[in-house]
Parts: sequence; C-alpha cells; structure tokens
Amino acid sequence: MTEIVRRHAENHDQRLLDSRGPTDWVHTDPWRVMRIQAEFIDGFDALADLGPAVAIFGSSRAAADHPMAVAAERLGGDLARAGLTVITGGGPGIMAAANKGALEAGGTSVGLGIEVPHEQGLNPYVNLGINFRYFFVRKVCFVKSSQGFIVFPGGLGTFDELFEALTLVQTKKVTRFPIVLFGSSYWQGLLDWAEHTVLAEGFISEADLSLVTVTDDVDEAVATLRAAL
Ligand SMILES: C/C(=C\CNc1ncnc2c1ncn2[C@@H]1O[C@H](COP(=O)(O)O)[C@@H](O)[C@H]1O)CO
Repeated sequence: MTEIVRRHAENHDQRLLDSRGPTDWVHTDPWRVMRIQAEFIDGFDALADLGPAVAIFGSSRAAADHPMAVAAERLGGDLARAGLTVITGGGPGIMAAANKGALEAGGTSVGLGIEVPHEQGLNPYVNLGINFRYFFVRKVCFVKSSQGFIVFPGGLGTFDELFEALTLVQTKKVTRFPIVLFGSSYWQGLLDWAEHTVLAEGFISEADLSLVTVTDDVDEAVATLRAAL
C-alpha cells in the first residue's frame, strides 16, 4: 500500500485554528473539492422542487430584437403556459429573452449563471437564480433539472452545451431526453458536415444523426418537449 507522507511544519488543526497563518492552503486541490461539493449541494437543493423543466441555450450576444431572440421569448412564454419551468444560463441575449417570456407568462424562470470576469450577473427576468463558480457543476445541474434541451443559434458556449447533451444521449447516460435545434438555416451547415464528413468518415453512426429535432416552429418545439415528459 502506498503511504502518503506529508511533511509540513504545522499540523492541519494548527493551520485551521491559527488565523495569523498563511491561508493559501484553502486553495489547494483537496480543499477545492469541498467547494465543488458545496456547489453541488447548493445547486441540487435549490433546484430540487422545480417540476418538469426545459433548458434553453443560445447566444449571449443576440440583440433583443433578433428574430431568434423574439422566438426564444415566445417559446419561454409558451413553455411556462404549458406548466414547464424554463431554465437558462441566466445571461443576456437568447437566455434573457427566454427568461423574459417565462417570467411574463407567470412561470418559473431559472437562471444558472456562471461567474465570468466583467459580466453583469443574472438577467432581470430570472425568479430563481444561482451563480456557479464551476462550469462542470452548472452543466450537471442543467441536465439533472431538465427533461430536454432547446438550442438556439449561438457560439462556443452554446456548442459546448449542445455537444455535452448529445454525448450524454449517445452514450445513454440520459434517456428520453429530446434535443431540439431551433433555427434550421443556422444549424444546417453543422448537420451537413455531420452527415457528409463525420458520418462518411465513420466517426458517428446513422442513428446519431437522429438525436436532434430541427425546427423553426415554436409550437413544434413545445410539442416535442411535452411528448417526452
Ligand atoms: C461572455 C459573454 C457573456 C457571458 N455571460 C453568460 N452568462 C451566462 N451564461 C453564459 C454566458 N455566456 C455564455 N453562457 C452559456 O453559454 C451559452 C451562450 O454562449 P455563446 O458563446 O454566447 O453561444 C448560453 O446558453 C449559456 O448557458 C459575452 O457576451
């Protein structure tokens, strides 16, 4: 058995109780695990009683009058009227639009924000908000708390969320989990590349191509999500 020998000038209790001592030890990896654990506990606790919920992703940079933001606002409202909680990243753009629709329809409008430098925090349309320090904890909370994802056009953050969901569904880590791509003209290039390059190279299967539903229709997006509940 490996013996772990720690040679410190002081013991753990001394360091814990001595407020004059250096505090950099709390930033070491073992202690970081405690913060991560605390973030999971806070997140799971805050989201425990949400009921059926849908996560909406999309560009943080879309203007409020962008056609996709207009659609996201309508979708947020329709989902709320259908009794579904709307969860977003709590930021600007598509997220704010979806939260606005949900809030104004009298629904539960959740923002799972992320601490990033120079950002203004949660958008004003969130009535249940959490700010996460760790992206990966936040991602677990999105999947754990929702019954499906609707993905609007966006950039790297949106791609990250989309591919995370696709991988979880492909590997059957989550089941009955619809993924709707909203905005067919935006997503078509990616879908063509997936079919003509990725599938052609044999790096995905034919079935993987049907893991997503593509639509431009708010009613179809709502119906797809409701069918999975
Ligand atoms: C970096 C910028 C804004 C950051 N604010 C965000 N707040 C909350 N969630 C965010 C933020 N930025 C990205 N996200 C998540 O990624 C998706 C959007 O990323 P994209 O790169 O803009 O497509 C979104 O679904 C969020 O969950 C400057 O604008």
